[in-house]
Amino acid sequence: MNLSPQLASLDDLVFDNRFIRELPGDPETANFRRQVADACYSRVNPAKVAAPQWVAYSREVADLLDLSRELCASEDFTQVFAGNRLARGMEPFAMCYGGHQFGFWAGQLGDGRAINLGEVVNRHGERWVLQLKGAGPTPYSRNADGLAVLRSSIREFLCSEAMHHLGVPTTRALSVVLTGERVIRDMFYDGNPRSEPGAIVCRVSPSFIRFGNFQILAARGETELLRRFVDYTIRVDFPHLGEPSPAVYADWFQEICRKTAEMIVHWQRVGFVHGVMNTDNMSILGLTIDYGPYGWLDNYDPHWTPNTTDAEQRRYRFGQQPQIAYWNLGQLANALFPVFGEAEPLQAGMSAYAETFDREWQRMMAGKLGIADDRPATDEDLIIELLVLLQKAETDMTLFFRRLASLDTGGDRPDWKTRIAARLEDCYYRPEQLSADYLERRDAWLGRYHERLRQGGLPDVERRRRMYAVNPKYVLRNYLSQLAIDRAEQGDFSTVDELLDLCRRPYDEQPGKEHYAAKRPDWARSRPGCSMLSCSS
Ligand SMILES: Nc1ncnc2c1ncn2[C@@H]1O[C@H](COP(=O)(O)OP(=O)(O)OP(=O)(O)O)[C@@H](O)[C@H]1O
Ligand SMILES: [Mg+2]
Repeated sequence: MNLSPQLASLDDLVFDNRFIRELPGDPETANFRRQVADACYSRVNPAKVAAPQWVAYSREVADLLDLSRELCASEDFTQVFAGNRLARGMEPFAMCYGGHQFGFWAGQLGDGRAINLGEVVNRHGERWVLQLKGAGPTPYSRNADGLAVLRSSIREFLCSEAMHHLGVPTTRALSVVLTGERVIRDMFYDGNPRSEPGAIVCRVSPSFIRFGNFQILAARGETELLRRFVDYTIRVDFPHLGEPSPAVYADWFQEICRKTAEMIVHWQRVGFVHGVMNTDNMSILGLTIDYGPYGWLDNYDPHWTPNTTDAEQRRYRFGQQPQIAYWNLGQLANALFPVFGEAEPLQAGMSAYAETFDREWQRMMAGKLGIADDRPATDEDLIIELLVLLQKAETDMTLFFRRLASLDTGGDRPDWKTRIAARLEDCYYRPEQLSADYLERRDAWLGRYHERLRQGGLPDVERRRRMYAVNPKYVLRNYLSQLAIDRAEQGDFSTVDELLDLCRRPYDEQPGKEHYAAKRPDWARSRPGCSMLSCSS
Protein backbone atom coordinates (compact mmCIF):
# COMPACT_ATOMS: atom_id res chain seq x y z
CA MET A 1 0.00 0.00 0.00
CA ASN A 2 1.26 3.49 -0.88
CA LEU A 3 1.99 5.30 2.38
CA SER A 4 3.18 8.60 0.93
CA PRO A 5 0.82 11.44 1.81
CA GLN A 6 -0.42 12.03 -1.71
CA LEU A 7 -0.65 10.04 -4.88
CA ALA A 8 1.28 10.83 -8.04
CA SER A 9 -1.37 9.38 -10.34
CA LEU A 10 -4.95 8.16 -10.19
CA ASP A 11 -3.55 4.76 -11.10
CA ASP A 12 -2.01 4.69 -7.62
CA LEU A 13 -5.41 4.67 -5.92
CA VAL A 14 -5.86 1.39 -4.04
CA PHE A 15 -9.16 -0.29 -4.83
CA ASP A 16 -10.79 -3.13 -2.92
CA ASN A 17 -14.15 -3.63 -4.62
CA ARG A 18 -16.03 -5.73 -2.11
CA PHE A 19 -19.52 -5.10 -3.47
CA ILE A 20 -18.86 -6.89 -6.75
CA ARG A 21 -16.48 -9.42 -5.26
CA GLU A 22 -18.81 -10.64 -2.55
CA LEU A 23 -22.26 -10.26 -4.08
CA PRO A 24 -23.74 -11.94 -7.14
CA GLY A 25 -23.82 -9.88 -10.33
CA ASP A 26 -25.84 -9.94 -13.49
CA PRO A 27 -24.28 -12.49 -15.91
CA GLU A 28 -25.36 -10.35 -18.87
CA THR A 29 -22.71 -7.76 -19.62
CA ALA A 30 -24.18 -6.02 -22.68
CA ASN A 31 -25.61 -2.58 -21.95
CA PHE A 32 -29.33 -2.61 -22.69
CA ARG A 33 -32.34 -1.82 -20.50
CA ARG A 34 -33.73 -4.86 -18.72
CA GLN A 35 -35.05 -6.41 -15.53
CA VAL A 36 -32.18 -7.92 -13.56
CA ALA A 37 -33.18 -10.82 -11.29
CA ASP A 38 -31.06 -12.76 -8.78
CA ALA A 39 -28.32 -10.16 -8.78
CA CYS A 40 -27.27 -7.03 -6.87
CA TYR A 41 -25.58 -5.21 -9.74
CA SER A 42 -24.67 -5.16 -13.44
CA ARG A 43 -21.27 -4.36 -14.85
CA VAL A 44 -21.36 -1.35 -17.14
CA ASN A 45 -18.80 1.16 -18.40
CA PRO A 46 -19.29 4.91 -18.34
CA ALA A 47 -20.01 6.35 -21.78
CA LYS A 48 -17.15 8.15 -23.50
CA VAL A 49 -17.75 11.87 -23.83
CA ALA A 50 -16.65 14.39 -26.43
CA ALA A 51 -14.82 17.19 -24.69
CA PRO A 52 -14.53 16.96 -20.90
CA GLN A 53 -13.89 20.21 -19.10
CA TRP A 54 -13.07 20.70 -15.44
CA VAL A 55 -15.55 22.83 -13.45
CA ALA A 56 -14.76 22.41 -9.75
CA TYR A 57 -13.50 20.01 -7.13
CA SER A 58 -13.64 19.74 -3.36
CA ARG A 59 -10.21 19.77 -1.76
CA GLU A 60 -11.57 18.19 1.42
CA VAL A 61 -12.86 15.18 -0.51
CA ALA A 62 -9.63 15.04 -2.52
CA ASP A 63 -7.81 14.82 0.84
CA LEU A 64 -9.97 11.84 1.83
CA LEU A 65 -8.68 10.11 -1.28
CA ASP A 66 -5.05 11.29 -0.90
CA LEU A 67 -5.26 13.28 -4.14
CA SER A 68 -3.03 16.33 -4.43
CA ARG A 69 -4.17 19.73 -5.75
CA GLU A 70 -1.97 19.22 -8.82
CA LEU A 71 -3.52 15.86 -9.55
CA CYS A 72 -7.04 17.32 -9.22
CA ALA A 73 -6.16 20.05 -11.70
CA SER A 74 -4.68 17.59 -14.21
CA GLU A 75 -6.08 16.61 -17.58
CA ASP A 76 -6.09 12.98 -16.44
CA PHE A 77 -8.36 13.82 -13.48
CA THR A 78 -10.85 15.44 -15.86
CA GLN A 79 -10.74 12.47 -18.23
CA VAL A 80 -11.17 9.90 -15.46
CA PHE A 81 -14.01 11.71 -13.67
CA ALA A 82 -15.76 12.36 -16.98
CA GLY A 83 -15.76 8.59 -17.48
CA ASN A 84 -13.36 8.60 -20.44
CA ARG A 85 -10.63 6.58 -18.78
CA LEU A 86 -10.71 3.93 -16.07
CA ALA A 87 -7.88 4.24 -13.58
CA ARG A 88 -6.21 1.01 -12.51
CA GLY A 89 -8.45 -0.97 -10.16
CA MET A 90 -11.72 0.67 -11.19
CA GLU A 91 -14.42 -1.94 -11.97
CA PRO A 92 -17.55 -0.02 -12.93
CA PHE A 93 -21.02 -1.29 -12.11
CA ALA A 94 -24.59 -0.11 -11.56
CA MET A 95 -26.60 -1.30 -8.55
CA CYS A 96 -30.01 -2.91 -8.74
CA TYR A 97 -32.59 -1.37 -6.44
CA GLY A 98 -36.30 -0.65 -6.33
CA GLY A 99 -38.35 1.82 -4.40
CA HIS A 100 -41.57 3.48 -3.37
CA GLN A 101 -41.93 6.71 -5.31
CA PHE A 102 -44.41 9.23 -3.86
CA GLY A 103 -45.97 6.45 -1.81
CA PHE A 104 -46.32 3.83 -4.54
CA TRP A 105 -44.19 0.80 -5.27
CA ALA A 106 -42.36 1.48 -8.53
CA GLY A 107 -40.62 -1.87 -9.05
CA GLN A 108 -37.04 -2.01 -10.34
CA LEU A 109 -35.29 1.37 -10.52
CA GLY A 110 -31.55 0.93 -10.00
CA ASP A 111 -28.61 3.16 -10.88
CA GLY A 112 -30.02 4.52 -14.12
CA ARG A 113 -27.40 7.23 -14.41
CA ALA A 114 -25.02 6.48 -11.57
CA ILE A 115 -22.02 4.26 -12.17
CA ASN A 116 -19.88 3.05 -9.28
CA LEU A 117 -16.17 3.02 -10.03
CA GLY A 118 -15.12 1.02 -6.99
CA GLU A 119 -14.11 1.23 -3.36
CA VAL A 120 -10.93 3.11 -2.50
CA VAL A 121 -8.87 2.35 0.59
CA ASN A 122 -6.98 5.50 1.58
CA ARG A 123 -3.69 5.68 3.42
CA HIS A 124 -5.45 5.63 6.78
CA GLY A 125 -7.30 2.46 5.82
CA GLU A 126 -10.61 4.34 5.40
CA ARG A 127 -12.86 3.19 2.60
CA TRP A 128 -14.69 5.40 0.14
CA VAL A 129 -16.86 4.33 -2.76
CA LEU A 130 -16.59 6.51 -5.87
CA GLN A 131 -19.61 6.97 -8.09
CA LEU A 132 -20.16 9.01 -11.24
CA LYS A 133 -23.62 10.54 -11.67
CA GLY A 134 -24.64 11.30 -15.23
CA ALA A 135 -22.08 9.02 -16.89
CA GLY A 136 -24.37 7.39 -19.43
CA PRO A 137 -27.02 4.69 -19.69
CA THR A 138 -27.03 1.46 -17.71
CA PRO A 139 -29.34 -1.56 -17.70
CA TYR A 140 -31.42 0.41 -15.15
CA SER A 141 -31.95 3.54 -17.24
CA ARG A 142 -35.51 2.54 -18.21
CA ASN A 143 -36.67 5.14 -20.76
CA ALA A 144 -34.17 7.86 -19.81
CA ASP A 145 -30.75 8.84 -21.15
CA GLY A 146 -28.40 8.19 -18.23
CA LEU A 147 -27.19 11.78 -18.31
CA ALA A 148 -27.24 14.83 -16.04
CA VAL A 149 -27.09 18.54 -16.78
CA LEU A 150 -24.78 21.23 -15.46
CA ARG A 151 -27.38 23.01 -13.31
CA SER A 152 -28.33 19.88 -11.37
CA SER A 153 -24.70 18.76 -11.11
CA ILE A 154 -23.62 22.09 -9.61
CA ARG A 155 -26.53 21.90 -7.18
CA GLU A 156 -25.55 18.37 -6.12
CA PHE A 157 -21.86 19.21 -5.83
CA LEU A 158 -22.32 22.38 -3.78
CA CYS A 159 -25.04 21.07 -1.53
CA SER A 160 -23.27 17.81 -0.63
CA GLU A 161 -20.30 19.79 0.56
CA ALA A 162 -22.37 22.51 2.23
CA MET A 163 -24.27 19.88 4.19
CA HIS A 164 -21.04 18.22 5.28
CA HIS A 165 -19.66 21.50 6.60
CA LEU A 166 -22.94 22.15 8.41
CA GLY A 167 -22.47 18.85 10.22
CA VAL A 168 -25.32 17.04 8.45
CA PRO A 169 -24.67 13.38 7.55
CA THR A 170 -24.33 13.24 3.78
CA THR A 171 -22.73 11.67 0.76
CA ARG A 172 -19.88 13.83 -0.53
CA ALA A 173 -18.86 15.17 -3.91
CA LEU A 174 -15.33 15.18 -5.32
CA SER A 175 -15.79 16.94 -8.65
CA VAL A 176 -17.98 18.34 -11.38
CA VAL A 177 -16.91 18.16 -15.00
CA LEU A 178 -18.64 19.19 -18.19
CA THR A 179 -18.94 16.48 -20.82
CA GLY A 180 -18.82 18.82 -23.82
CA GLU A 181 -22.11 17.31 -24.97
CA ARG A 182 -25.61 18.73 -24.96
CA VAL A 183 -28.51 17.15 -23.11
CA ILE A 184 -32.17 17.82 -23.81
CA ARG A 185 -34.36 18.55 -20.79
CA ASP A 186 -37.94 19.74 -20.47
CA MET A 187 -37.40 21.36 -17.10
CA PHE A 188 -41.04 21.67 -16.06
CA TYR A 189 -42.42 18.87 -18.24
CA ASP A 190 -44.53 21.47 -20.02
CA GLY A 191 -43.51 20.95 -23.63
CA ASN A 192 -40.59 23.40 -23.58
CA PRO A 193 -37.48 21.27 -24.01
CA ARG A 194 -34.14 23.00 -24.08
CA SER A 195 -30.63 21.84 -24.84
CA GLU A 196 -28.37 22.14 -21.82
CA PRO A 197 -24.70 21.43 -21.12
CA GLY A 198 -24.15 17.87 -19.85
CA ALA A 199 -22.10 17.30 -16.70
CA ILE A 200 -20.96 14.57 -14.33
CA VAL A 201 -20.48 14.68 -10.56
CA CYS A 202 -18.22 12.21 -8.82
CA ARG A 203 -19.91 11.32 -5.52
CA VAL A 204 -18.03 9.77 -2.65
CA SER A 205 -19.56 7.86 0.25
CA PRO A 206 -18.74 4.98 2.58
CA SER A 207 -21.70 3.23 0.94
CA PHE A 208 -24.39 3.95 -1.63
CA ILE A 209 -26.73 1.20 -0.40
CA ARG A 210 -30.34 2.41 -0.18
CA PHE A 211 -33.52 1.07 1.38
CA GLY A 212 -34.51 0.16 -2.18
CA ASN A 213 -31.64 -2.34 -2.55
CA PHE A 214 -33.35 -4.52 0.08
CA GLN A 215 -36.84 -3.83 -1.19
CA ILE A 216 -36.21 -5.09 -4.71
CA LEU A 217 -34.94 -8.46 -3.43
CA ALA A 218 -37.91 -8.83 -1.08
CA ALA A 219 -40.39 -7.83 -3.79
CA ARG A 220 -39.01 -10.56 -6.05
CA GLY A 221 -39.12 -13.15 -3.29
CA GLU A 222 -35.33 -13.62 -3.52
CA THR A 223 -35.11 -14.32 0.19
CA GLU A 224 -31.78 -16.15 0.21
CA LEU A 225 -30.12 -13.33 -1.71
CA LEU A 226 -31.80 -10.82 0.59
CA ARG A 227 -30.28 -12.58 3.60
CA ARG A 228 -26.89 -12.57 1.94
CA PHE A 229 -27.24 -8.88 1.18
CA VAL A 230 -28.25 -8.07 4.76
CA ASP A 231 -25.25 -10.00 6.08
CA TYR A 232 -22.97 -8.24 3.60
CA THR A 233 -24.26 -4.82 4.65
CA ILE A 234 -23.77 -5.59 8.33
CA ARG A 235 -20.24 -6.88 7.81
CA VAL A 236 -19.18 -4.04 5.54
CA ASP A 237 -21.07 -0.98 6.79
CA PHE A 238 -21.85 -1.92 10.41
CA PRO A 239 -18.84 -4.04 11.40
CA HIS A 240 -18.98 -2.80 15.02
CA LEU A 241 -22.23 -4.78 15.50
CA GLY A 242 -20.44 -8.13 15.14
CA GLU A 243 -21.12 -11.19 13.03
CA PRO A 244 -24.68 -11.37 11.66
CA SER A 245 -27.13 -13.24 13.93
CA PRO A 246 -30.77 -12.67 14.92
CA ALA A 247 -29.66 -10.42 17.80
CA VAL A 248 -27.34 -8.47 15.51
CA TYR A 249 -30.15 -8.06 12.94
CA ALA A 250 -32.26 -6.41 15.65
CA ASP A 251 -29.43 -4.07 16.66
CA TRP A 252 -28.76 -3.28 13.04
CA PHE A 253 -32.31 -2.24 12.26
CA GLN A 254 -32.41 -0.10 15.39
CA GLU A 255 -29.23 1.61 14.36
CA ILE A 256 -30.60 2.35 10.88
CA CYS A 257 -33.69 3.87 12.52
CA ARG A 258 -31.67 5.97 14.96
CA LYS A 259 -29.30 7.24 12.27
CA THR A 260 -32.24 8.14 10.05
CA ALA A 261 -33.85 10.07 12.92
CA GLU A 262 -30.63 11.96 13.59
CA MET A 263 -30.31 12.91 9.92
CA ILE A 264 -33.86 14.26 9.81
CA VAL A 265 -33.31 16.30 12.98
CA HIS A 266 -30.34 17.91 11.26
CA TRP A 267 -32.44 18.70 8.19
CA GLN A 268 -35.03 20.39 10.39
CA ARG A 269 -32.31 22.30 12.22
CA VAL A 270 -30.83 23.88 9.11
CA GLY A 271 -34.05 24.22 7.09
CA PHE A 272 -33.27 21.67 4.40
CA VAL A 273 -36.08 20.17 2.32
CA HIS A 274 -34.96 17.07 0.44
CA GLY A 275 -37.80 17.16 -2.07
CA VAL A 276 -37.86 13.47 -3.15
CA MET A 277 -37.81 11.24 -0.11
CA ASN A 278 -38.62 8.11 -2.07
CA THR A 279 -37.32 4.90 -0.49
CA ASP A 280 -34.72 4.63 -3.26
CA ASN A 281 -33.32 7.94 -2.02
CA MET A 282 -32.85 6.77 1.58
CA SER A 283 -29.34 5.69 2.53
CA ILE A 284 -28.89 2.71 4.81
CA LEU A 285 -26.26 4.73 6.70
CA GLY A 286 -28.60 7.65 7.35
CA LEU A 287 -26.74 9.91 4.93
CA THR A 288 -28.47 12.55 2.86
CA ILE A 289 -28.41 11.19 -0.69
CA ASP A 290 -29.68 12.42 -4.07
CA TYR A 291 -29.56 16.20 -4.22
CA GLY A 292 -32.28 16.69 -6.80
CA PRO A 293 -35.15 19.15 -6.35
CA TYR A 294 -34.07 20.02 -2.81
CA GLY A 295 -34.40 23.49 -1.33
CA TRP A 296 -33.62 25.59 1.71
CA LEU A 297 -36.32 27.29 3.69
CA ASP A 298 -36.15 31.02 3.27
CA ASN A 299 -39.29 32.02 5.18
CA TYR A 300 -40.18 29.41 7.78
CA ASP A 301 -43.04 27.45 6.23
CA PRO A 302 -43.59 23.82 7.21
CA HIS A 303 -45.80 23.33 4.14
CA TRP A 304 -43.15 24.35 1.67
CA THR A 305 -41.64 22.00 -0.88
CA PRO A 306 -39.40 23.15 -3.71
CA ASN A 307 -40.40 20.20 -5.90
CA THR A 308 -43.04 21.24 -8.45
CA THR A 309 -43.57 17.55 -9.30
CA ASP A 310 -45.01 17.25 -5.76
CA ALA A 311 -46.86 20.58 -5.77
CA GLU A 312 -50.36 19.12 -5.39
CA GLN A 313 -49.85 16.58 -2.69
CA ARG A 314 -46.85 18.18 -0.95
CA ARG A 315 -45.95 14.77 0.36
CA TYR A 316 -42.33 15.78 0.91
CA ARG A 317 -42.89 19.22 2.44
CA PHE A 318 -40.55 20.44 5.17
CA GLY A 319 -42.83 19.72 8.10
CA GLN A 320 -43.65 16.20 6.95
CA GLN A 321 -40.08 14.93 6.54
CA PRO A 322 -40.05 13.25 9.98
CA GLN A 323 -43.25 11.29 9.22
CA ILE A 324 -42.07 10.32 5.76
CA ALA A 325 -38.79 8.96 7.11
CA TYR A 326 -40.84 6.85 9.53
CA TRP A 327 -43.04 5.59 6.70
CA ASN A 328 -39.96 4.76 4.63
CA LEU A 329 -38.46 2.82 7.53
CA GLY A 330 -41.75 0.92 7.70
CA GLN A 331 -41.27 -0.09 4.06
CA LEU A 332 -37.73 -1.20 4.82
CA ALA A 333 -39.03 -3.21 7.78
CA ASN A 334 -41.54 -4.96 5.50
CA ALA A 335 -38.74 -5.83 3.11
CA LEU A 336 -36.56 -7.21 5.91
CA PHE A 337 -39.30 -9.30 7.51
CA PRO A 338 -38.59 -12.50 5.52
CA VAL A 339 -35.02 -12.47 6.85
CA PHE A 340 -35.88 -11.47 10.43
CA GLY A 341 -38.79 -13.93 10.58
CA GLU A 342 -40.42 -11.97 13.41
CA ALA A 343 -41.98 -8.54 13.73
CA GLU A 344 -40.82 -7.65 17.23
CA PRO A 345 -37.27 -6.43 16.44
CA LEU A 346 -38.60 -4.46 13.51
CA GLN A 347 -41.22 -2.81 15.71
CA ALA A 348 -38.53 -2.06 18.28
CA GLY A 349 -36.57 -0.25 15.59
CA MET A 350 -39.58 1.80 14.57
CA SER A 351 -40.08 2.79 18.21
CA ALA A 352 -36.41 3.69 18.43
CA TYR A 353 -36.94 6.04 15.51
CA ALA A 354 -39.83 7.81 17.22
CA GLU A 355 -38.01 8.07 20.56
CA THR A 356 -34.76 9.26 19.00
CA PHE A 357 -36.52 11.79 16.84
CA ASP A 358 -38.59 13.26 19.69
CA ARG A 359 -35.69 13.47 22.08
CA GLU A 360 -33.19 14.84 19.57
CA TRP A 361 -35.65 17.30 18.06
CA GLN A 362 -36.39 18.78 21.49
CA ARG A 363 -32.70 18.97 22.24
CA MET A 364 -31.97 20.51 18.86
CA MET A 365 -34.65 23.20 19.25
CA ALA A 366 -33.48 23.99 22.77
CA GLY A 367 -29.96 24.28 21.34
CA LYS A 368 -31.13 26.66 18.63
CA LEU A 369 -32.65 28.81 21.36
CA GLY A 370 -29.55 28.64 23.52
CA ILE A 371 -31.35 26.87 26.36
CA ALA A 372 -28.79 24.75 28.10
CA ASP A 373 -30.62 23.20 31.05
CA ASP A 374 -33.14 20.45 30.41
CA ARG A 375 -36.79 21.35 31.01
CA PRO A 376 -38.57 19.72 28.07
CA ALA A 377 -42.08 20.12 29.48
CA THR A 378 -41.95 23.88 29.91
CA ASP A 379 -39.83 24.50 26.83
CA GLU A 380 -42.20 22.69 24.51
CA ASP A 381 -44.76 25.50 24.76
CA LEU A 382 -42.12 28.10 24.11
CA ILE A 383 -40.92 26.26 21.02
CA ILE A 384 -44.39 25.64 19.62
CA GLU A 385 -45.43 29.25 20.05
CA LEU A 386 -42.24 30.41 18.33
CA LEU A 387 -42.85 28.17 15.33
CA VAL A 388 -46.40 29.54 15.02
CA LEU A 389 -45.04 33.08 15.10
CA LEU A 390 -42.34 32.41 12.53
CA GLN A 391 -44.83 30.94 10.14
CA LYS A 392 -47.48 33.63 10.61
CA ALA A 393 -45.15 36.40 9.53
CA GLU A 394 -43.03 35.08 6.64
CA THR A 395 -39.88 35.11 8.73
CA ASP A 396 -36.49 34.13 7.37
CA MET A 397 -35.59 31.14 9.50
CA THR A 398 -31.81 31.36 9.18
CA LEU A 399 -31.61 35.08 9.86
CA PHE A 400 -34.08 34.90 12.74
CA PHE A 401 -32.16 32.40 14.87
CA ARG A 402 -28.87 34.08 14.18
CA ARG A 403 -30.27 37.48 15.20
CA LEU A 404 -32.03 36.07 18.23
CA ALA A 405 -28.66 35.14 19.64
CA SER A 406 -27.84 38.83 20.08
CA LEU A 407 -30.53 39.28 22.76
CA ASP A 408 -29.18 40.71 26.03
CA THR A 409 -30.28 39.22 29.32
CA GLY A 410 -28.01 41.24 31.61
CA GLY A 411 -30.01 43.29 34.13
CA ASP A 412 -28.06 46.40 33.19
CA ARG A 413 -29.74 46.61 29.78
CA PRO A 414 -33.37 47.48 30.42
CA ASP A 415 -33.87 48.36 26.74
CA TRP A 416 -33.26 44.73 25.68
CA LYS A 417 -36.65 44.41 24.03
CA THR A 418 -36.30 47.45 21.79
CA ARG A 419 -32.83 46.38 20.84
CA ILE A 420 -33.78 42.84 19.84
CA ALA A 421 -36.92 44.05 18.04
CA ALA A 422 -34.73 46.33 15.92
CA ARG A 423 -32.36 43.46 15.16
CA LEU A 424 -35.24 41.22 14.07
CA GLU A 425 -36.81 43.77 11.72
CA ASP A 426 -34.75 42.64 8.79
CA CYS A 427 -35.88 38.99 9.13
CA TYR A 428 -39.36 39.57 7.75
CA TYR A 429 -40.23 39.29 4.09
CA ARG A 430 -43.25 41.59 4.42
CA PRO A 431 -42.45 43.86 7.36
CA GLU A 432 -45.17 46.29 6.30
CA GLN A 433 -47.75 43.58 6.98
CA LEU A 434 -46.84 42.96 10.63
CA SER A 435 -49.96 43.86 12.56
CA ALA A 436 -50.00 45.42 16.02
CA ASP A 437 -51.57 42.18 17.32
CA TYR A 438 -48.79 40.17 15.82
CA LEU A 439 -46.07 42.35 17.30
CA GLU A 440 -47.73 42.21 20.69
CA ARG A 441 -47.84 38.43 20.55
CA ARG A 442 -44.24 38.25 19.39
CA ASP A 443 -43.08 40.60 22.12
CA ALA A 444 -44.93 38.51 24.68
CA TRP A 445 -42.98 35.53 23.40
CA LEU A 446 -39.73 37.48 23.61
CA GLY A 447 -40.60 38.30 27.21
CA ARG A 448 -41.12 34.64 28.08
CA TYR A 449 -37.95 33.67 26.26
CA HIS A 450 -35.95 36.37 28.02
CA GLU A 451 -37.22 35.13 31.36
CA ARG A 452 -36.38 31.54 30.46
CA LEU A 453 -32.83 32.50 29.54
CA ARG A 454 -32.40 34.33 32.83
CA GLN A 455 -33.53 31.21 34.70
CA GLY A 456 -31.09 29.11 32.69
CA GLY A 457 -28.24 31.25 33.92
CA LEU A 458 -25.84 30.95 30.98
CA PRO A 459 -23.82 34.13 30.52
CA ASP A 460 -24.82 35.92 27.27
CA VAL A 461 -21.40 35.49 25.71
CA GLU A 462 -21.43 31.74 26.23
CA ARG A 463 -25.05 31.37 25.10
CA ARG A 464 -24.30 33.32 21.94
CA ARG A 465 -21.30 31.13 21.21
CA ARG A 466 -23.46 28.04 21.53
CA MET A 467 -26.27 29.47 19.43
CA TYR A 468 -23.88 30.49 16.69
CA ALA A 469 -22.49 26.95 16.63
CA VAL A 470 -25.86 25.39 15.72
CA ASN A 471 -27.58 28.23 13.84
CA PRO A 472 -25.67 28.75 10.59
CA LYS A 473 -25.13 32.23 9.24
CA TYR A 474 -24.66 30.93 5.69
CA VAL A 475 -26.75 28.27 4.02
CA LEU A 476 -26.84 27.44 0.33
CA ARG A 477 -29.89 29.55 -0.36
CA ASN A 478 -31.69 28.49 -3.51
CA TYR A 479 -31.07 31.77 -5.29
CA LEU A 480 -27.33 31.60 -4.56
CA SER A 481 -26.91 28.27 -6.35
CA GLN A 482 -28.93 29.68 -9.19
CA LEU A 483 -26.52 32.64 -9.51
CA ALA A 484 -23.60 30.20 -9.69
CA ILE A 485 -25.45 28.16 -12.31
CA ASP A 486 -26.34 31.17 -14.48
CA ARG A 487 -22.69 32.19 -14.56
CA ALA A 488 -21.39 28.65 -15.08
CA GLU A 489 -23.68 28.23 -18.08
CA GLN A 490 -21.85 31.27 -19.53
CA GLY A 491 -18.51 29.57 -18.88
CA ASP A 492 -17.64 31.37 -15.64
CA PHE A 493 -17.19 28.89 -12.78
CA SER A 494 -15.85 31.36 -10.23
CA THR A 495 -19.11 31.62 -8.27
CA VAL A 496 -19.18 27.85 -7.80
CA ASP A 497 -15.81 28.11 -6.10
CA GLU A 498 -16.81 31.16 -4.15
CA LEU A 499 -19.92 29.44 -2.78
CA LEU A 500 -18.01 26.27 -2.00
CA ASP A 501 -15.59 28.40 -0.02
CA LEU A 502 -18.41 30.26 1.73
CA CYS A 503 -20.04 26.99 2.73
CA ARG A 504 -16.83 25.71 4.31
CA ARG A 505 -17.45 27.83 7.42
CA PRO A 506 -21.21 28.28 7.63
CA TYR A 507 -21.21 29.20 11.33
CA ASP A 508 -18.51 31.88 11.11
CA GLU A 509 -19.21 35.55 10.54
CA GLN A 510 -16.92 35.79 7.46
CA PRO A 511 -16.62 39.58 7.20
CA GLY A 512 -17.08 40.83 3.65
CA LYS A 513 -19.42 37.94 2.78
CA GLU A 514 -22.55 39.33 4.49
CA HIS A 515 -24.38 39.75 1.19
CA TYR A 516 -24.50 35.95 0.96
CA ALA A 517 -26.37 35.84 4.25
CA ALA A 518 -29.09 38.19 3.03
CA LYS A 519 -32.63 36.97 2.75
CA ARG A 520 -33.97 35.92 -0.64
CA PRO A 521 -34.29 38.94 -2.93
CA ASP A 522 -37.69 39.65 -4.39
CA TRP A 523 -36.71 38.64 -7.93
CA ALA A 524 -36.09 35.10 -6.65
CA ARG A 525 -39.47 34.65 -4.98
CA SER A 526 -40.91 32.64 -7.84
CA ARG A 527 -38.08 32.25 -10.33
CA PRO A 528 -37.52 28.67 -11.57
CA GLY A 529 -34.47 27.21 -9.86
CA CYS A 530 -34.83 29.57 -6.89
CA SER A 531 -38.10 28.43 -5.40
CA MET A 532 -39.43 25.99 -7.95
CA LEU A 533 -37.61 22.90 -9.11
CA SER A 534 -38.69 19.70 -10.76
CA CYS A 535 -37.26 16.19 -10.92
CA SER A 536 -35.93 17.01 -14.39
CA SER A 537 -32.18 17.06 -13.98
N1 LIG B 1 -31.58 10.88 -16.84
C1 LIG B 1 -31.74 9.67 -16.31
N2 LIG B 1 -31.37 8.58 -17.00
C2 LIG B 1 -31.53 7.35 -16.51
N3 LIG B 1 -32.06 7.08 -15.32
C3 LIG B 1 -32.46 8.13 -14.58
C4 LIG B 1 -32.33 9.47 -15.03
N4 LIG B 1 -32.82 10.29 -14.08
C5 LIG B 1 -33.23 9.50 -13.07
N5 LIG B 1 -33.03 8.20 -13.37
C6 LIG B 1 -33.35 7.03 -12.55
O1 LIG B 1 -34.67 7.17 -12.06
C7 LIG B 1 -34.75 6.70 -10.72
C8 LIG B 1 -35.27 7.77 -9.80
O2 LIG B 1 -34.55 8.94 -10.01
P1 LIG B 1 -34.12 9.99 -8.93
O3 LIG B 1 -34.47 11.31 -9.46
O4 LIG B 1 -34.51 9.59 -7.57
O5 LIG B 1 -32.54 9.74 -8.91
P2 LIG B 1 -31.31 10.42 -9.52
O6 LIG B 1 -31.38 11.88 -9.38
O7 LIG B 1 -31.00 9.94 -10.87
O8 LIG B 1 -30.14 9.86 -8.71
P3 LIG B 1 -29.58 9.39 -7.35
O9 LIG B 1 -30.69 8.83 -6.50
O10 LIG B 1 -28.61 8.35 -7.77
O11 LIG B 1 -28.95 10.58 -6.79
C9 LIG B 1 -33.38 6.19 -10.38
O12 LIG B 1 -33.37 4.81 -10.69
C10 LIG B 1 -32.49 6.95 -11.31
O13 LIG B 1 -31.28 6.29 -11.59
MG1 LIG C 1 -32.59 9.00 -6.75
